[in-house]
Amino acid sequence: MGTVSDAEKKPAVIFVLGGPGSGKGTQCANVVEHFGYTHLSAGDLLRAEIKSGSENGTMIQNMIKEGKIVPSEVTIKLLQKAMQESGNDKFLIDGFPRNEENRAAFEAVTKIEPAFVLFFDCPEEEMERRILSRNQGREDDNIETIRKRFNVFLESSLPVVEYYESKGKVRKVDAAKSVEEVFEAVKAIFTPKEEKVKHHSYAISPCIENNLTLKVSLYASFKKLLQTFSFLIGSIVAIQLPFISRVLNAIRILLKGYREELSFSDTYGPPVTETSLEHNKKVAV
Ligand SMILES: Nc1ncnc2c1ncn2[C@@H]1O[C@H](COP(=O)(O)OP(=O)(O)OP(=O)(O)O)[C@@H](O)[C@H]1O
Ligand SMILES: O=c1ccn([C@@H]2O[C@H](COP(=O)(O)O)[C@@H](O)[C@H]2O)c(=O)[nH]1
Repeated sequence: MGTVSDAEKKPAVIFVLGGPGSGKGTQCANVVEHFGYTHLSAGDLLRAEIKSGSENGTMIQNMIKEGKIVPSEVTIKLLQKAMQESGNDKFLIDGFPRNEENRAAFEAVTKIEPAFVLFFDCPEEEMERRILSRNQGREDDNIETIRKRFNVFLESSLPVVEYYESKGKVRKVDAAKSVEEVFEAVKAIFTPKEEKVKHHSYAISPCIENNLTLKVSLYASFKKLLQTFSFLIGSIVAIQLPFISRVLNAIRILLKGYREELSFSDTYGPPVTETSLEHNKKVAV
């Protein structure tokens, strides 16, 4: 079996989908910061194309004003160019594919299937509230275009989510919560399973981790050694207790005898031996 060279390796792609104003761009920025992906917003690339004065500029501008979907080949070319220029090999493609035709064309042209689809699920009233207070000067952030965009999302974009759902590739997040809460849910999706078990979701650099592991295992070995040693001493003392008490008792008796002997000689002269008794008898006679 042949190996795949670096040049042939396909980049990892994650499609980020959700209604207008669901928070896709906000969360993509967080993922970039924490997980090293390159964020490609299809909408941003199209707006940059308008600004660049390209021949497609006017067509794109009109489509965006109406909340309509720009032809696949235009968007896919912009995405491919941005991927090549990035130098990265993992991408968050935000706001694309917007319909079945976008999806099929992207897969056919690039031969890339997404690793998964990150889907931001948010109620319409919340999305509307967020877009109306966004204040970024976007031509399509007005109530008339917002309604059109919502309809396009329901009719054309949701079927794409359903398609990937049928392939088990959708990771749905409740996007109605705060930015921080939504990111917690996003983080859990991007953190590999084994890391969640190992670190309970906080990241330690491998160097610090090795150092810590070494210290922890040294401490554990030392503790074990200490426990074994005190267990041994305890066992010896327990087993030898009768013997030790007999030795102590003997020492006590010896000392007692010696003390009595000392006090006897102090009061009555030299210790009484058989010879001295005999001597005394002789003296008395
Ligand atoms: N969880 C959140 N809670 C409250 N406000 C949010 C939340 N996430 C994003 N916002 C705000 O809502 C607005 C829309 O967010 P954002 O631009 O990230 O959405 P989007 O899905 O990328 O929108 P679009 O598809 O229209 O480009 C922004 O002003 C953003 O600051
Ligand atoms: O793949 C795409 C992405 C976007 N559009 C058009 O741009 C606007 C704005 O998109 P945002 O994702 O909200 O920035 C969208 O309403 C479409 O008109 C597109 O055609 N194809």
